[in-house]
Amino acid sequence: MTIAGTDLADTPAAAGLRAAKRVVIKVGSALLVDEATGRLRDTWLQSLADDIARMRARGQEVIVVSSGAIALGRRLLGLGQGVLRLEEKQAAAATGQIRLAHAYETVLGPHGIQVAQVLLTLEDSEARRRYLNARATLGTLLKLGAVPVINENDTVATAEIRFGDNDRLSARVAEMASADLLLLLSDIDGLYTADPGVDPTARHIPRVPRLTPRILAMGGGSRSAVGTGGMATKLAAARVAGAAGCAMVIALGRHVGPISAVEAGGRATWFDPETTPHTARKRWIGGRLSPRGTLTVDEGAVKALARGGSLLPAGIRLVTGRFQRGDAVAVVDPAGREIARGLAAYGDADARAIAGHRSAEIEQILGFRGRDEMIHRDDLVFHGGDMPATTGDDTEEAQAS
Ligand SMILES: Nc1ncnc2c1ncn2[C@@H]1O[C@H](COP(=O)(O)OP(=O)(O)O)[C@@H](O)[C@H]1O
Ligand SMILES: N[C@@H](CCC(=O)OP(=O)(O)O)C(=O)O
Repeated sequence: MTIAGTDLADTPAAAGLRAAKRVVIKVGSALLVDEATGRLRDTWLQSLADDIARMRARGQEVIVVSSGAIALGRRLLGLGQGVLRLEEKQAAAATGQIRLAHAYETVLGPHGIQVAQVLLTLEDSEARRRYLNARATLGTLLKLGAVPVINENDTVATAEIRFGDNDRLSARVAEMASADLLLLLSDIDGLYTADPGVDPTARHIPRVPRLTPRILAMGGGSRSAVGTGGMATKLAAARVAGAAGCAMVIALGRHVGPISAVEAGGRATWFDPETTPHTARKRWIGGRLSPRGTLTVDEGAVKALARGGSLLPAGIRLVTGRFQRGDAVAVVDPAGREIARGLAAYGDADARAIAGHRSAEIEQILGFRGRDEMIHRDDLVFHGGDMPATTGDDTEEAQAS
């Protein structure tokens, strides 16, 4: 099969999907829930689980961001087809979410895959400390072989629940998890020059190397009854994902075996990332966050950091400032020069207590089992004295609770 003479299996989306190490898959309500009956589309969900199991078997890590709680819950609560008030949506979400999580467990369990439910709000992805906790939990779940199934925590949402929010949430999750691919399974096979339902001359766009204003202007709303985010929220997601070094694909999710269909070359739109997840994260740590404290380290630690290692408590001589776990701190060499920045794994009081001690002593000193490192190498930017300028854009600081 070919599209315009190209081998379908060599489409950017097919190749990107096969090559990705950590993939976030966003599933819209319209795919999971039958619009007419309000029931789960079981056969389709089963086929998605088979696809996920295949990805896992070839070594890929998978996170699912799934909508569908409100669409399922409204039928269970007998709320009918009309427009719901916010409290009714929240009640529907609370009811439908159990069904949704259970459905994923039912289809992934037989593949030997544990499902973990994670409910997040968009604020969780923006306030830095909660962001770091969520990031650590997701990392641990993936390491333990589970598939996190994430939805927005609709019952605590203070703003109106907007369909399409999960497009944005999935991009935040991709950023949080340093994923290299975000796959949006949609009711359409990608981005068109205009909404094809409105403009029959609209043309499909297979690849978006850069999000230009012209591309961003193409995103219209949605005409579906259950999923109403439309293309605008997907392009907003592409922007967040791209800046985090994550490529994005919009593909038709209706096929039975929706991921196999993309890999077989099914039509989709591929969005190139702006950078790599690693570089994006280092840039974020090094340039955006103002340090709340300093850790003065010995020569041995300076050498370890220069080699790309983590900062262990044993190499810390002095701790200054007031900071909590997850705050940015500056690392200073014995001559007083800032050589690195990173996110502290302990608050300042604990840091003072364990400074100069071996990691094996941490549990005895603090009374709990924490991380071995004061700053893990993934959370550290070494700049050897060449301090990067802060941009002054410090929104996370302001929002951190
Ligand atoms: N430029 C565009 N290209 C493609 N689809 C568009 C465009 N502008 C608006 N749309 C609409 O966006 C819809 C996809 O979003 P949505 O209905 O929220 O689906 P889902 O949440 O299932 O992904 C399409 O069906 C189409 O009606
Ligand atoms: N959190 C809501 C869905 C929000 C949402 O973005 O829905 P959709 O546009 O179908 O992806 C729910 O589970 O019903």
